[in-house]
Amino acid sequence: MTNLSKESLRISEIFYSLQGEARESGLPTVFVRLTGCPLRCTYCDSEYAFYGGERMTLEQILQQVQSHPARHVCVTGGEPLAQPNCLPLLEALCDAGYSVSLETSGAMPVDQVDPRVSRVVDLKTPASGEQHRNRMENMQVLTRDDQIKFVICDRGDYEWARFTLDQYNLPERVGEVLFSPSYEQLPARQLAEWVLADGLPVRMQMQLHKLLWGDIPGV
Ligand SMILES: C[S@@+](CC[C@H](N)C(=O)[O-])C[C@H]1O[C@@H](n2cnc3c(N)ncnc32)[C@H](O)[C@@H]1O
Ligand SMILES: Nc1nc2[nH]cc(C(=O)O)c2c(=O)[nH]1
Ligand code: SF4
Ligand SMILES: [Mg+2]
Repeated sequence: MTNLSKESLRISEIFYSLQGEARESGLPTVFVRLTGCPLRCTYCDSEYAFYGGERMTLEQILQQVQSHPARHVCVTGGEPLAQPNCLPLLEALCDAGYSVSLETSGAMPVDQVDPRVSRVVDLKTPASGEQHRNRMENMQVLTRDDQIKFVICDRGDYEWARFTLDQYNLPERVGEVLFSPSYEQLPARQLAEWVLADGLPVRMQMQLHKLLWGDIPGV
């Protein structure tokens, strides 16, 4: 049994917003952003979470989450799984009755994550500069309640994503395969046209919070 008042994590921010990405896009959600990441994706929009933050106990995190009127919690970062206590945090959020999603680079094993959590695994593309960090073993443990994301920077990334879809049979394996344009790098319309031309079985998404509020922290 986890001691909620003893175990702690380093937290960059906890905020309430509309989910801007993945399956629950548009739903009121509390975000818990864990500090630190061992990767350095070229396009990362959360570099402010690489350092700093504040140590909080699981109990303090739960309290802050519960101060917002949401049923959904998204645990993100930085790379959340880089902190071992991310696992008991996810479990505690599920026990508290939340619908929980986890945004992860997939650079660490995802098999110990509470099965009630929807894992959103971002397969790092060639242009992210971090493709070599993908743990493709993770693909074997994903289920229909999990999601795969590709952040596409250019045509080369698109071709690679299309090939990888097929290679790992991803549309059958997981519940959602998401194609997201790298913000202000690849025009969303261009990605839409590529997906339509090939009739790919994927869901194109744009980061809703950036359409609403721009590229700023805390939204
Ligand atoms: C900031 S990361 C944190 C979680 C984890 N480190 C990861 O990379 O999945 C959350 C999501 O935002 C995406 N993201 C970061 N910068 C982006 C950008 N400029 N355009 C589109 N998506 C971006 C990441 O690829 C990832 O899917
Ligand atoms: N509104 C909003 N939705 C999000 N979905 C995933 C996010 C993330 O940074 O992981 C995120 C974020 O930063 N803001
Ligand atoms: S893994 Fe996620 S948090 Fe880390 S650099 Fe890449 S996008 Fe940013
Ligand atoms: Mg974000």
